[in-house]
Amino acid sequence: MTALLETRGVWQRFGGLVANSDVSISVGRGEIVGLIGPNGAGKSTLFNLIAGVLPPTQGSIIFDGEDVTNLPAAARCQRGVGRTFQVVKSFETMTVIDNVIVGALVRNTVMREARRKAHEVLEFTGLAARADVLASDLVPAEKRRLEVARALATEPKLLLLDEVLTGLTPTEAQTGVALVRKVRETGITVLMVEHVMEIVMPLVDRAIVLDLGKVLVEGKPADVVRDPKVISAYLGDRHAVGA
Ligand SMILES: Nc1ncnc2c1ncn2[C@@H]1O[C@H](COP(=O)(O)OP(=O)(O)OP(=O)(O)O)[C@@H](O)[C@H]1O
Repeated sequence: MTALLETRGVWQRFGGLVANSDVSISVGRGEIVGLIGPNGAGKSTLFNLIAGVLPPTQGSIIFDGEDVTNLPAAARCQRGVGRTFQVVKSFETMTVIDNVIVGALVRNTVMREARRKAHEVLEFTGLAARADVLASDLVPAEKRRLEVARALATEPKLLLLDEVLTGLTPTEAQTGVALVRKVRETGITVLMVEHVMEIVMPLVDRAIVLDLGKVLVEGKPADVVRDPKVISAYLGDRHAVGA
């Protein structure tokens, strides 16, 4: 089966700093893939390149069989790349339903249809009872859920989740895990950045570890967490494995 997403030899430089260095990854249709790695490894930068927020300094990005490297974020969203942001971007002075309508308008230019879609997504994400509340009045776990809801309202083929399970109580995190599984059951492919290994590893089919901007290891979660290179990267002790 062809991959839904591929990055081919992608580099991102910010002046002298190399945030992504020759990163080639692929995500198969229907997979849940975890993108992990220590702080500053280049995970969010790679998300920005995939979503089209930034053009890569070098390399290409193939989505759904098309080279989208030079397409801006809005065009990629139209093609089916949905994303959440690590810093919650919800419009705090708008209601929950209006935030989700913003996402739904990507595909439904008729307001009535966009509203219908937004209600459907709020039911799906368990936020229906909060539809008319201001986004600023949501608790942190609900704000993350709203991020997911708005991304789902764009009807993505690929959903990029940036730390949506981080900073939650164990119960909230398990509710989030259940939502990600439910998303995959609808046929949406998921690529997620997470820090909390014990939550994310049982959820993903495959894990890709970035360190110092490069792909360090990829494979089955159970193998990845035991890999000495990964342990050393998290300990900041890269010399121990000659990396
Ligand atoms: N717009 C930018 N301008 C300059 N440097 C940047 C920019 N964005 C990211 N960086 C740098 O690129 C490197 C990778 O950052 P990035 O946010 O991608 O890492 P990350 O793995 O997502 O980290 P974290 O887990 O802490 O969120 C860091 O050194 C960061 O300071």
